[in-house]
Amino acid sequence: MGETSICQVRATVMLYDDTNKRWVPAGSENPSFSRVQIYHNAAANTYRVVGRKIQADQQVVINCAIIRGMKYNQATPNFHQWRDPKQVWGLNFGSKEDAAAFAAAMMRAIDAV
Ligand SMILES: CCOC(=O)[C@@H]1C[C@@H](CC)[C@@H]2C=C[C@H]3CCN(C(=O)[C@@H]4CC[C@H]5C=C[C@]6(CCCN6C(=O)[C@H](Cc6ccccc6Cl)NC(C)=O)C(=O)N54)[C@@H]3C(=O)N12
Repeated sequence: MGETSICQVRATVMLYDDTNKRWVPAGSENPSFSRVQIYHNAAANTYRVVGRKIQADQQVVINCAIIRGMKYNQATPNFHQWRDPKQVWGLNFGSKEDAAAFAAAMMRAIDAV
């Protein structure tokens, strides 16, 4: 039993550059959409966020565990963010509907781990 995807949205994955106090696109200089999914590993009861560039190379731009007690901040209707031990992630969603779907799945995952 591998991992199942519990949601799939389009978003630009961003990282906060604390030195320069600005958001930078994950994985490359120019912002571009990724397919962002939340995977559930039922056997281990773990969840993670995985994002791959939609353009040709399918580069993985985020692979981040969802940990107990994590705070998910819906800063605006289509920009949400959270901290992991090393950095701050931001998702700039393609639509408010995608943002709402991702937030619902994320909050279920946080409650379940
Ligand atoms: C419209 C013009 O938007 C912009 O030009 C840029 C580019 C836009 C697209 C990529 C993006 C979109 C939307 C806005 C929305 C606001 N915002 C910011 O960055 C705000 C403003 C001030 C700045 C300061 C800090 C910073 C950065 C790092 C984390 N953090 C916190 O506050 C955290 C949050 C948090 C809270 C709870 C739990 C987890 C976390 Cl993570 N708090 C703590 C306690 O950790 C933050 O989010 N900040 C975005 C923004 O400007 N931009």
